[in-house]
Amino acid sequence: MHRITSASAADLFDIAATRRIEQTAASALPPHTLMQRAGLAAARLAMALTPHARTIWVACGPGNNGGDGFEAAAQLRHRGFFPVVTFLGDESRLPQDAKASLQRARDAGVTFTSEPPSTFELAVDALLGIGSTRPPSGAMAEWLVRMHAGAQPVLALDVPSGLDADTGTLASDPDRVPASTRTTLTLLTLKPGLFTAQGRDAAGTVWFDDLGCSTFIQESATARLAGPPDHAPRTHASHKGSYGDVAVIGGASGMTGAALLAGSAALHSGAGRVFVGLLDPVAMSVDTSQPELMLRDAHALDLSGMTAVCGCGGGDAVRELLPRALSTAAALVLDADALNAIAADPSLQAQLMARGRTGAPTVLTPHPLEAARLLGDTTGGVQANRLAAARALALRFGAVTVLKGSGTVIADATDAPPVINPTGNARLATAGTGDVLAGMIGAALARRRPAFEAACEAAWQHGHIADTWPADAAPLTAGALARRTPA
Ligand SMILES: NC(=O)C1=CN([C@@H]2O[C@H](COP(=O)(O)OP(=O)(O)OC[C@H]3O[C@@H](n4cnc5c(N)ncnc54)[C@H](OP(=O)(O)O)[C@@H]3O)[C@@H](O)[C@H]2O)[C@@H](O)CC1
Ligand SMILES: [K+]
Repeated sequence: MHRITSASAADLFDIAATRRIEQTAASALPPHTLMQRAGLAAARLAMALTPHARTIWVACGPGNNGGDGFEAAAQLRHRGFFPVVTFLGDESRLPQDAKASLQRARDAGVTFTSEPPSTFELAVDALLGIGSTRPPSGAMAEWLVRMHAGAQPVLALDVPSGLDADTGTLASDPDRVPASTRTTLTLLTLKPGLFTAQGRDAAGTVWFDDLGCSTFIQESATARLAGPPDHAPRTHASHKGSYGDVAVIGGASGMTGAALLAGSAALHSGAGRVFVGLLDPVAMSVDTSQPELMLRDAHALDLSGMTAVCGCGGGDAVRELLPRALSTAAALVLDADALNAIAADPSLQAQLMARGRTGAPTVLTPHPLEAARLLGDTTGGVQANRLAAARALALRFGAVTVLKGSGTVIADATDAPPVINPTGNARLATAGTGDVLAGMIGAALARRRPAFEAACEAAWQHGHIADTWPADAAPLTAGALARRTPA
């Protein structure tokens, strides 16, 4: 059992793959082994979370997730703890393993009640796991509200009940902000839904126990959790040409800052030279706070041989420059207004697809609304399956796609599994941080990192800066994020 952090890459498996792995493992092991291992792991984590708990409420549902709860309760009782089990299901319809664990809990002297205890130091959510088929309702919904209403810790087994383990969508009210401190112990496999959409908030801190079954995994991963980038040392005999040129195209009237932020991020991410091609005809010619940035009229920049970062604060004006950027830029990041222009213009879409067929490195960085416009979908449709949406965009346009949001998803048009970025937090929910990400990807492309790796590495780094921002420093601003320096 170990805690999942942003420091290690990991394979993720969807529900269908997890079921296949479970079948293989179960047929190779003595009966009931998986549930006993699951319950023991849960009990160990429960004891570590609340070593002095007097009452541990274990809420068990009608399937094998409930079985994990019974087993955990039995193990806790054997160790001198006082679990109180509430069971919501029909005993005669319990799966065989869960039935065996229910008996083991009874034999261990666990207390069973029909109502949750009035006070508890820890709640164990064993109501629904990967077999969840509809939103919790009735008593189950009430119990979930009750367990999350206070500040007590909640330990969810396998997945928080009601969370779709494939997509990270939560069946219950997404706007409800629970007071509880959340931990999830996921079993056998790591599931993508824990790390994107509503999954990160719902799951809290994720622990993983493979139940000793990693050797049974013959499946390809459904997705991957990104790990930290390797730090490639710079050779002594390198020069600014070794790290490439970035040209930011954006900054229409009133939005110069967005382009400057992207330029600053590219600069501080190590690009050799950074040009900022501004679309505002009366824009300044030098940024005295960042004199390294070479400010130009966007129309005057020759993009061949350069990595263009196009769209940051681009307004409607960026549209005019897109055909040239699409056809001439050596590598290209399309962000914000560039994406909106492409979504509104079939001829630009055709040009983007044509660029994709040439294999020229291209990265799209939509947030969910921009992705919805590109796909002709709604934001809700995109968020309902972020992995699928990112992949659909990558396939349609032949471009690496970075679907931003909680658990940013990076997909390409190959058979490679999409990547979920594990870093980042709500500090990034402030204007300009997307421009900074675009600039960081641009810098990685300029030093000739392949587009998929460039996107994964920049996304990881971007979130990591926010994750390691000192708690006592001033709030994170996009400018400070670009410079990587707390004010
Ligand atoms: N596979 C593994 O890797 C391993 C599995 N293990 C554990 O088993 C879990 C999977 O067990 P599972 O398949 O029995 O599904 P589970 O989540 O208990 O729910 C199914 C039951 O819930 C019901 N139901 C559904 N939605 C409902 C709702 N809203 N409200 C009310 N009822 C609802 C559904 O009924 P139905 O939809 O048929 O009406 C069915 O009765 C897995 O997550 C892990 O914890 C580990 O022990 C070992 C390794
Ligand atoms: K659960």
